[in-house]
Amino acid sequence: MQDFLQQTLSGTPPAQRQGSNAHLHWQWHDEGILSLTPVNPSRQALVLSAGIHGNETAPVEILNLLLEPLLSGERPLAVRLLVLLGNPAALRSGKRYQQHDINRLFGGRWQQVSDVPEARRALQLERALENFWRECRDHEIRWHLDLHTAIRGSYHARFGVMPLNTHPWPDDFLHWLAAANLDALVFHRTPGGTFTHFSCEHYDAASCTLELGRALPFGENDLNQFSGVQQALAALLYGEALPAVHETPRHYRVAQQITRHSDDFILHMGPETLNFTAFPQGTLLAEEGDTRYYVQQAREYVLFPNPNVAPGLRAGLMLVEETPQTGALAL
Ligand SMILES: O=C(O)CCC(=O)N[C@@H](CCC(=O)O)C(=O)O
Ligand SMILES: [Zn+2]
Repeated sequence: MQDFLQQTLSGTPPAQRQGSNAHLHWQWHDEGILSLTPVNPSRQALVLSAGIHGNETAPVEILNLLLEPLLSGERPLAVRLLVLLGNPAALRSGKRYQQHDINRLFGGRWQQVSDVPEARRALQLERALENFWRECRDHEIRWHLDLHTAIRGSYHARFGVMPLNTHPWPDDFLHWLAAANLDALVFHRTPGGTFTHFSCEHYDAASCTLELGRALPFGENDLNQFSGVQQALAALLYGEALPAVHETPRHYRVAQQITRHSDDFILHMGPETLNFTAFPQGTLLAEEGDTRYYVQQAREYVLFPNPNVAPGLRAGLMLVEETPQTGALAL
């Protein structure tokens, strides 16, 4: 198999479901689920996923570009790797999802929605992760990077969203995120149904949702703005030196979540509001019946405002900025 993305989009499995070259053995497990095992032993296991949302194409293109020289045998593989294209049906239709946002369904939450395609896919992806992490139990370093793009423009074009983690984040992981030239890191404070939360909670993997620019159709992305991420991923995959850290990402933590419950929901932000726009204390952000969401801290920044989410889902996050802990992030 030469082109994992085209193979996945074609909706058919490759003629040969596994193969080898001088550096690795690859195996197609199912649609959009591919493992690559290096010939030389490795300390690190990595899950690299993209296309969890079908309209977020830049990361899918990046991932496929990085995979090509591995599959052709041109570059060595330095990590035990599982590559996932999260929602192939949604990628084919260019939509965020078909019937349900799959990134709210992990950790068994798929059982709470009726029998929709995303519920079946979430179960399939959970099983793929379970098998992979079981086989990689002995790997010292276990990471999951889930690549997305934001729907809106942002004051920070490249940022990472970290799931709740009951353990301190490993220094080498934070260092990699800084070397990937991310502008900011956002830290969740509560559990969620995201893919990265699932890996972190159930398999103790250091995980992060990377947000790379704005959602555009295939072929319309300017990948130059993500060269830092591409270089840092290449370093990880091919065992090369990481790019130097030029700037420490800013740190934010989630202060409150705005949730839409019904058709009465009103978000007091227009489509032009960028991610990380700051609002002063007391600003009315959203309302629904008797419920009102106000800025509670001196200054809060909005992330992912979206009045059109399905009832019960997150319509926005409000963040406060924090001073990054020193140590790992020292330049
Ligand atoms: O721009 C938006 O509104 C959403 C972009 C996106 O898909 N973000 C992820 C973040 C996941 C996380 O909180 O870790 C999502 O909403 O699933
Ligand atoms: Zn996404």
